[in-house]
Amino acid sequence: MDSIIVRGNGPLKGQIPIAGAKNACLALMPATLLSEEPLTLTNAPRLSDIRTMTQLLASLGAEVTALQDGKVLATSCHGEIKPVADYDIVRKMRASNLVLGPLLARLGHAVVSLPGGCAIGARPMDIHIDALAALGAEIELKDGYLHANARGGLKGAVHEMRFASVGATENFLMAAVLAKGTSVLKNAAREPEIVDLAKCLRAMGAQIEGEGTSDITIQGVDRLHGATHPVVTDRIELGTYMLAPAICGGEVECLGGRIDLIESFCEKLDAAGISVEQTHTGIKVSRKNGRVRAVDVVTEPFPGFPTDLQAQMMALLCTAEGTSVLEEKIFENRFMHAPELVRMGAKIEVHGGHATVHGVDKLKGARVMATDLRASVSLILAALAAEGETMVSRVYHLDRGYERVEEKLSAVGAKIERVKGD
Ligand SMILES: CC(=O)N[C@H]1[C@@H](OP(=O)(O)OP(=O)(O)OC[C@H]2O[C@@H](n3ccc(=O)[nH]c3=O)[C@H](O)[C@@H]2O)O[C@H](CO)[C@@H](O)[C@@H]1O
Ligand SMILES: C=C(OP(=O)(O)O)C(=O)O
Repeated sequence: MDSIIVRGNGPLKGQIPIAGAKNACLALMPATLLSEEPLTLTNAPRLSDIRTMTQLLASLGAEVTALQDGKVLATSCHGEIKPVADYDIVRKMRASNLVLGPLLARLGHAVVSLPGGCAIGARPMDIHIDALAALGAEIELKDGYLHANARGGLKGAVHEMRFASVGATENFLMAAVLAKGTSVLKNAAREPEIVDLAKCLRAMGAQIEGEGTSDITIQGVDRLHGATHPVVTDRIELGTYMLAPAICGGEVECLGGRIDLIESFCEKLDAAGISVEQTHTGIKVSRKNGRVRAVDVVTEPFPGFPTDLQAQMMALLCTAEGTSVLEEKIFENRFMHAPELVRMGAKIEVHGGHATVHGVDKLKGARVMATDLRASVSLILAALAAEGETMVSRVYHLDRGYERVEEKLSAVGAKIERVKGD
């Protein structure tokens, strides 16, 4: 297993290009199951999760070819489609559940392994099941697999979700585009990745209105055609790299960054005393001398502060002046980075969904272990300004969501290297 070694150093300077969004691409790729014609995705990120989705789609009979060094994904699904998403692939990545809606829409049936929980929480599928059942699917659990059937075809319906689940909104959208009649999803998720999926489906001939709001209306059509779609910028990778100069000092421009993708996050950086400026080419972040100020953070569905940036924000607040409270409202177990940060000298107390961070002057390098994707990168961020050397092990989590992290950070002056393991 690879590890990453970081030697804390001074201010960072330069530019970091931001990739296309993992979480958008993982929803866009299964959309290929909805049409016999090719779907081409440009600005794709080069990540292990994308390779896992490629494997899953191939196991279902779709073809995914990575072009231009992986930045373009040419997908097509014109042959026989297999309806079974196997446990061995689904267990690797929860987003595998995003084939359920498209398989049901195209074939009228699907058998998809239940993904199970993961390190950050239980993550059940009840909201997905209720949403697809509203469109007429009968879904039962047998031998760890969800067996979904809509033999007479899916029918448009009005459905309100009990919580604005991102994945359930994506599955509902991809099922409803080929259902008979009109569907309305109420309390839909509003994340930029949902907007991106709706844009792509519309380019494929779907009729969708209201994405980005809580009510999405879909008029079902008989078939979808091919399209080319650019994947939206990764707002989580963006926020992560914006925190690097915020933690170390200096000035970094995140190329392709847009403030409208992460406004609530930018407001917190501003409150902490970090300068954030939209430029023609991206977002410029700078921090002058002196400590950042403590701020309180509550994670919420978009447009609230993203849970996927909570761990990284905690890394910043470890050395803030004063005490910050972070409340995690999306996942029940998403503070595993806290004890690792404590190994680096941070003062953090976790009580249920709250973490209280008492800012210290400086963190110190240590051996730490990555427990999940965002936890991994929070440890790297903390290490950038810590005294001495930090070794982050189990970085396979990191490779799920960050491409070439060592190269991107080295390019702005960080001392970071990957050590290859078995
Ligand atoms: C691949 C992808 O896009 N992943 C993102 C997506 O995950 P994902 O789509 O899994 O997140 P959801 O919005 O569905 O989940 C949010 C909360 O709802 C709960 N829930 C969800 C579905 C369900 O049927 N029942 C249920 O109880 C979950 O356990 C969790 O506590 O949105 C999350 C919330 O912004 C992000 O952290 C993930 O990075
Ligand atoms: C939690 C995340 O991803 P996933 O939903 O794929 O586990 C994430 O991207 O931070």
